[in-house]
Amino acid sequence: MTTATTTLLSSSCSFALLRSRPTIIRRYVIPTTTHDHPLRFSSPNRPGLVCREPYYKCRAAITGDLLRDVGATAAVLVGAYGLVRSFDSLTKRNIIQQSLSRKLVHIMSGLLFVVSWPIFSTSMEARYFASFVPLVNCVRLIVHGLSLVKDEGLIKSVTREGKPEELLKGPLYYVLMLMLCAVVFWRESPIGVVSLGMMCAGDGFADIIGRRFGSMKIFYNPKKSWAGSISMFISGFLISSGMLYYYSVLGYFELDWVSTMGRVALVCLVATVVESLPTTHLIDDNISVPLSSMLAAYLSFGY
Ligand SMILES: Nc1ccn([C@@H]2O[C@H](COP(=O)(O)OP(=O)(O)OP(=O)(O)O)[C@@H](O)[C@H]2O)c(=O)n1
Ligand SMILES: C/C(=C\CO)CCC[C@H](C)CCC[C@H](C)CCCC(C)C
Repeated sequence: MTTATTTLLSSSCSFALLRSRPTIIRRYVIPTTTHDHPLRFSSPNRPGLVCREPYYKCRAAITGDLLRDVGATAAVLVGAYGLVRSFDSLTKRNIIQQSLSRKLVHIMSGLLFVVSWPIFSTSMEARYFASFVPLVNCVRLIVHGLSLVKDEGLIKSVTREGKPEELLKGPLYYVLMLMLCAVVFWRESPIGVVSLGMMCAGDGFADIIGRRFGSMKIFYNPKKSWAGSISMFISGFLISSGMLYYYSVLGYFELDWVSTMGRVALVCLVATVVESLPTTHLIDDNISVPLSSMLAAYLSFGY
């Protein structure tokens, strides 16, 4: 192969494969194992980038990423469907109440969604593949919420009173927030992970514990209790910290744990106070909790 041909191949294939050491971008690390190389640039036609590999290897890497993302999307879609179906079956068999089923779906679906992100590739498009799962669920909620199609199982496991139009409120806002965090923050910032930790675990446990042990109400909101809000703070803190630990073990974040604990506690406090306010009739908790968490996390983490 002539030097000219090699140069042509090199410039036409436009990304750098860094195999030997991890790429540190600001404060997070992209893992660089053989299967998880940092293909940040997934199009060979993207200008300005250097490829030090033969063209066919770059193509193979792109195809590998694409297959991995398609496979991951299919697996998460099946997981989401299976989760809702499982809770429907538990509710039908009177093993758990509808209200508990709804809150367990609320806690588990978002958290499992965040836990699944590392199975997607490191390509630029991976976040959009992941977001396809809440998008499909968003369409499903709209179709069933407008009663265009009937699915008693879905309604039973995710609504409070069993009315289809309820799907167009809390559950719809919930999947939109999952989509927003995946697209905007993905695995690159703790903001999305912590905000979803607060919306899923924090808000979910506030309801479960508050309904059972919430006899002592908060003085400015008779619908919310100290037990509910304290549970929200503790569960949100533990789950968000656990998620950050999971992502740091996998090499996505490099965190100083002493300051991180303080920052997570601050976000949890803000989200807990926002959730306790008597504003549920104005703005749904599935909007106010994640948005306030995003703002607090942005101000405390700064990225
Ligand atoms: N800080 C909190 C939050 C919730 N709860 C309990 O959980 C119930 C449901 O709370 P919440 O989810 O905020 O109410 P809604 O928005 O009306 O219901 P949902 O989110 O389930 O649609 C409340 O009635 C209350 O008994 C509580 O005691 N303390
Ligand atoms: C009851 C809910 C909110 C009310 O506060 C949650 C509704 C959940 C959706 C119907 C299902 C969402 C599925 C997720 C997008 C993906 C979960 C994937 C995972 C692997 C199980």
